[in-house]
Amino acid sequence: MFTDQAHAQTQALWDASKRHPFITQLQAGTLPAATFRYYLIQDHHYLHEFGKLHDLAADQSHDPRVVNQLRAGAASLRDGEIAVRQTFFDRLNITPAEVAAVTAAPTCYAYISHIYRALLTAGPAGAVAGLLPCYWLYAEIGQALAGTGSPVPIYQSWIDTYNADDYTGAMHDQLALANYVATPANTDALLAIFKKSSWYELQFWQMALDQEDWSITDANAASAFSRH
Ligand SMILES: Cc1ncc(C[n+]2csc(CCO)c2C)c(N)n1
Repeated sequence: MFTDQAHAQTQALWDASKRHPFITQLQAGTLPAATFRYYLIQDHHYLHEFGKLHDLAADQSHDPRVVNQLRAGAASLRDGEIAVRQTFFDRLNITPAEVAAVTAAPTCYAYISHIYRALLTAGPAGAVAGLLPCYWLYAEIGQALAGTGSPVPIYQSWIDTYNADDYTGAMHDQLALANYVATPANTDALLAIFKKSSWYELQFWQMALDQEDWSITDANAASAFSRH
């Protein structure tokens, strides 16, 4: 099955996500509030594009099963994930003006762009493969963290989001859809797309720890010089 192959090939990347300092600090309660705030605002941009990508992929498919599931995914994302985030924003006093003033950071931008490219080059099946690690990895992380939880209430709420039954239900639907759209002809391309999304999931945590932005620092200016 496609999902068995995908899981086997991304084990090391997923393990690195599960052990990433962002996750271990979130669980221990030592993650700085500013880091979590930054993550939520970047994730807001990500989720907005994530929902749009479901609709764009549905627009390109002629298969009713694919169309219906992607449209349902876009709708439940609007009602679920994005709505949940609003309560987080309220609790942390993140205002719409603040969100609007921040653009997607390089890693967030690259991750989103990767999924757009997957849709362009491999069609709706490519988008499904590119979107899948997002559903699946977060379910695994939610499950792993649920055992001990976090002493910080808002971090515990974040964990609860991904360990909820309705959430794991959506994840299983997405796994089934990926296996449905995978064929012998497109499997290699879909695996490559899935792996890159898994890589970007790992980088997304690091982006938050670094509070990455588009400014030119001495470090990236120097490395740009040494390359050219
Ligand atoms: C970078 C990033 N990756 C994955 C998720 C998790 N996620 C986003 S949409 C969705 C499906 C519907 O809830 C899930 C699980 C996230 N929030 N941010």
